[in-house]
Amino acid sequence: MANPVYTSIPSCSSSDYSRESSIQSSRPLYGNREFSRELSLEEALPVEDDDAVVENPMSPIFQYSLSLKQNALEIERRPSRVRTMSTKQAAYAAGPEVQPLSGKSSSLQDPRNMQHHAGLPKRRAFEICIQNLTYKVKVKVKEKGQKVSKEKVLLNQVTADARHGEVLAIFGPSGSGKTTLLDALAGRIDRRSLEGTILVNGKPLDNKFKRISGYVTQEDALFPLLTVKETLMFSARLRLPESMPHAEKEERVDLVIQQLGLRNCANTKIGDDKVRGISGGEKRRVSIGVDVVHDPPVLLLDEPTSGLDSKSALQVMQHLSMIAKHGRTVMLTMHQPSYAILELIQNTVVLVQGNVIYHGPQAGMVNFYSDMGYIMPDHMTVVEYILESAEKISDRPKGVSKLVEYYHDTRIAMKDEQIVVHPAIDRPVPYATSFFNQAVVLAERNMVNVLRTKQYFLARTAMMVVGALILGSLFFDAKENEVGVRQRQSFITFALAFFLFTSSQTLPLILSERHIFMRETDRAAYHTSAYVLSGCLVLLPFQFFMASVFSAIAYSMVGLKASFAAICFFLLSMFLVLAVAQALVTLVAGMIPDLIPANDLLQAFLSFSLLFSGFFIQRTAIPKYWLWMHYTSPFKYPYEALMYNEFSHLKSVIWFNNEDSFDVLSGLALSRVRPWRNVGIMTLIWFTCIILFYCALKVNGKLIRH
Ligand SMILES: Nc1ncnc2c1ncn2[C@@H]1O[C@H](COP(=O)(O)OP(=O)(O)OP(=O)(O)O)[C@@H](O)[C@H]1O
Repeated sequence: MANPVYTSIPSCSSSDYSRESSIQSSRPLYGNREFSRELSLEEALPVEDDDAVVENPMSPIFQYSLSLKQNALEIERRPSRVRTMSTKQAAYAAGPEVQPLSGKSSSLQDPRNMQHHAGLPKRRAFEICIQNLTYKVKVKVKEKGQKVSKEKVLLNQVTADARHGEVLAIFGPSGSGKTTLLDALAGRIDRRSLEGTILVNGKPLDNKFKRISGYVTQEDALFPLLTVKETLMFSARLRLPESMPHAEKEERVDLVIQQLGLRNCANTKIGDDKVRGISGGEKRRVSIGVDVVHDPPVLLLDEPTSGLDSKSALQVMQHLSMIAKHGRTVMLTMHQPSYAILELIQNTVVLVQGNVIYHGPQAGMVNFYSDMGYIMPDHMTVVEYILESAEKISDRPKGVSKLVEYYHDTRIAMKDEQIVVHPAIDRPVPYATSFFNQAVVLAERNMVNVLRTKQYFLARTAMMVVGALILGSLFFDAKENEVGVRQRQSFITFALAFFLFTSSQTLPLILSERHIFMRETDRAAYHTSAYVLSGCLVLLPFQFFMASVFSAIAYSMVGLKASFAAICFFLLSMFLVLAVAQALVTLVAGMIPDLIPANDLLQAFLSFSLLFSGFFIQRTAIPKYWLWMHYTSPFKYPYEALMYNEFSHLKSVIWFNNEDSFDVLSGLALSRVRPWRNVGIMTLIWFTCIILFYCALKVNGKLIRH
């Protein structure tokens, strides 16, 4: 009696999916098709006097409840469901081994033909069991003109499980908690904020899960200047074992490119609003590629097909289905799947306002509703129908709670058997590759990005040349007299300000990388320290180059001290100033993720640091309570060192029209400066900024909700 529209959907061949037959047996209880044509699902759910309706075997609610109970009984029968988790934990902890992904399409048809893909290790299969998962947040709401704190339940007693070899799709209207559920599984919600249990092969979810799972989020976070192939290749080099030969990694990347339909744009840059690149749909597929290239045994995807046309969406789903067929566990969220896509989904969860209103085989969904007597319109898939109905129901007072109540009634049998779970013990996350390999790959990626970032390389070099020419011509050939001393002092101070202030232009670039860093470290692609180290080291040659360009032009034009040692010292100091400036910008970006406040803070700090450098007001004249600003100013140390470098040989400059002589360093209270100590302090400031940046990323750079 199934709706003809759905007869084409094959019931799952697995014996687990015997739900269809079990549901058939309930039909004699309710066979009034005429009634069903008149009522939609949401119409059938009464708002008042529901208990009476439930007792009536002819009532749709009774049928709904009955179907859920049958579903629950079937869930109990399924070998890997909640009950068996408790008794077979040891067996699950071991987990069956499944085949590595093979590139040969023939192998997709018959698992026995699956070929071993050389470098990829055999994978353990993973099963995820979610039990009574509840997540609440505190929100501020306005009540009678006053702000009060209230609890909002984002997930309410969610119980579901995902098994290897299947695609589990989470459906639900917008805001129903799909992303929240995936975030909870991905370890992005602080475990202390979650009630209930998440078991992975019978063991509580812990840090290790980050390593074995890929999480494709709704937002694409990719480097715009890398090509599709480069993006996937860097991901492969970070996440596949180091022992795997480079050629095999390349082969694997080519396979992913082919399977995700990215061949035509493999060598096109990703792009962004400024750089023309691949389309939005292609970006979505690259994001998926980044997280599937290392073949994780568990794959979580938040709306992987959003923004894709129907052909691309089907292609992506076929790829995910193939991944699942090879024994991986695939969980995804989705809106409005087509008929063809529905056929690729085996298991489903339907969420409404954080509550599960259906969990079971996709094939059973059709019967679940048709057994209740509803005929779904021809133009709709069962999911569209359920979601549309659910949205209408949720608008009614107590609408959702009635659905949920009935659903929970069906789970009584399961509630009897509670699993005793010990708290997860978080151990250090295991990484696929060594720290050294991570640092090298990240440095290489940074290098490619810097070389392709015109504003960093070309524009910065041009700025150095123009800046040096302007300063050089303004203070050209400074003499060794009072005016010359003032010129040299002004040149040194302005050159420092120029170096420090212009470095803030890299702030948006660093901030734009932040999301990529968080996504990658969230899935344990590399150590934070490898990222910090590679980021700082890779820029040093560029900074040295910039300092050299500036010094080569300006030093000779102004006519600073003509000695090899003095020139080298000047160059070294200017290079260190650029390095410190960059480290400061990076630190601010690590502490404050928003561009405007980060930039404001940086500019304010630099302005006041310049004020306290000793140029505008000498140390001896600074009030004691402001001395700390003088000592923490990144301008102070290079300013003093460069002044000493320049004037140490000019013990007495002729002052006031040959009438007096003047010891410049004593006059400026700089005679006790030790230039090499200042160089040491600048290096220490650079190092401290890097360490603080690392700490800021450790504290702020985690995708954790509380
Ligand atoms: N920190 C928070 N504080 C308050 N409400 C929140 C918070 N985080 C999420 N929510 C709310 O929780 C609900 C579920 O959000 P979630 O992103 O999981 O929905 P979704 O089903 O994935 O939606 P969509 O399909 O639109 O992506 C939404 O109503 C959202 O506004």
